[in-house]
Amino acid sequence: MHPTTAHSPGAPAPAISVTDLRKTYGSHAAVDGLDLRVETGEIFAILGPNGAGKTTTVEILEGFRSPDSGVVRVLGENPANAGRAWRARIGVVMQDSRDQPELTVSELVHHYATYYPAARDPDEVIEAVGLREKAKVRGRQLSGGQRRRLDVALGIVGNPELLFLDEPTTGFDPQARRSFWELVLSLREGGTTILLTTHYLDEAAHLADRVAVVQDGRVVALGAPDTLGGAEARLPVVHWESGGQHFSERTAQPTALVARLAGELAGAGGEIPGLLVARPSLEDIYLSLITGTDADAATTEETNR
Ligand SMILES: Nc1ncnc2c1ncn2[C@@H]1O[C@H](COP(=O)(O)OP(=O)(O)OP(=O)(O)O)[C@@H](O)[C@H]1O
Repeated sequence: MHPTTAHSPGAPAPAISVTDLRKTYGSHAAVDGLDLRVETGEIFAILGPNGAGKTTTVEILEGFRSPDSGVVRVLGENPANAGRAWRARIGVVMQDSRDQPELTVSELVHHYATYYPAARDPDEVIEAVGLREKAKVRGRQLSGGQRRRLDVALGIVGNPELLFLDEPTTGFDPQARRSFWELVLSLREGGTTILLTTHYLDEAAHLADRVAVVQDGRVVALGAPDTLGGAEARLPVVHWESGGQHFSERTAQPTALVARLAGELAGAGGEIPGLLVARPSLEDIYLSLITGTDADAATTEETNR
């Protein structure tokens, strides 16, 4: 057992463990003391604003970039010097891949399958990503969303134990996104560990067992999507209007507050002006974490839409 993968004897080793990872470009610390642990079999999402260091981190985990310092273990090995056998156990869907545009979908997926010792049936993979009708179409003739599905097919055809999905559904229409989510969940059912980066908070809420919010190259929040930010951040917020002004209050007893407001403010029709009771979404909580503002502010916007 490797000394840096600290886990109790008998417990499954984590798929990924990262300790004090650092990567600097010039004088800019893109990754600045990042710690991460992804358990085998989970879907783990990394969220964070543009430039937070997500792609740099993921590329280090994939072995495509070398860190300045820190300890990284992916499927028990250091990606910086892991060999072909290790690479065959991981699948990668990068942002913006556009390789071999002259090959058809079917040719590309079949070709990629030959690289892997335990590849999935390429035709089943094409079906699973919803490209059966495009199997004979060349890569360069696909739409942006279809190309992205092809990228996903190429990432999973090797039947990886660990799959990296870097903003996988960018450019997908809502229906394609939903069917992609089903595909990702079925991969987890089959035992695949998935590390996902996304800017879609609903995607993280739907798919991820756990979420890390990365900012300025560090993890600033970590937890299940429905616990992120802590209990206080998840309390509902009651909004109302009085005398032409907007008011809001976060409370654990929204019913009692609404009853009090009804007594004080309700007009002849019994309605409280501008009443809205909103529970912060993952997006509200995420925004409050990375901007340092209260989730109230985020929900207030909703009332003004
Ligand atoms: N090759 C590079 N040379 C110099 N600076 C880089 C390089 N790659 C990334 N950076 C810088 O490092 C920081 C982190 O970039 P990174 O791509 O990891 O962010 P990200 O969180 O993935 O952002 P996004 O959400 O926009 O994809 C950014 O400030 C970026 O400009």
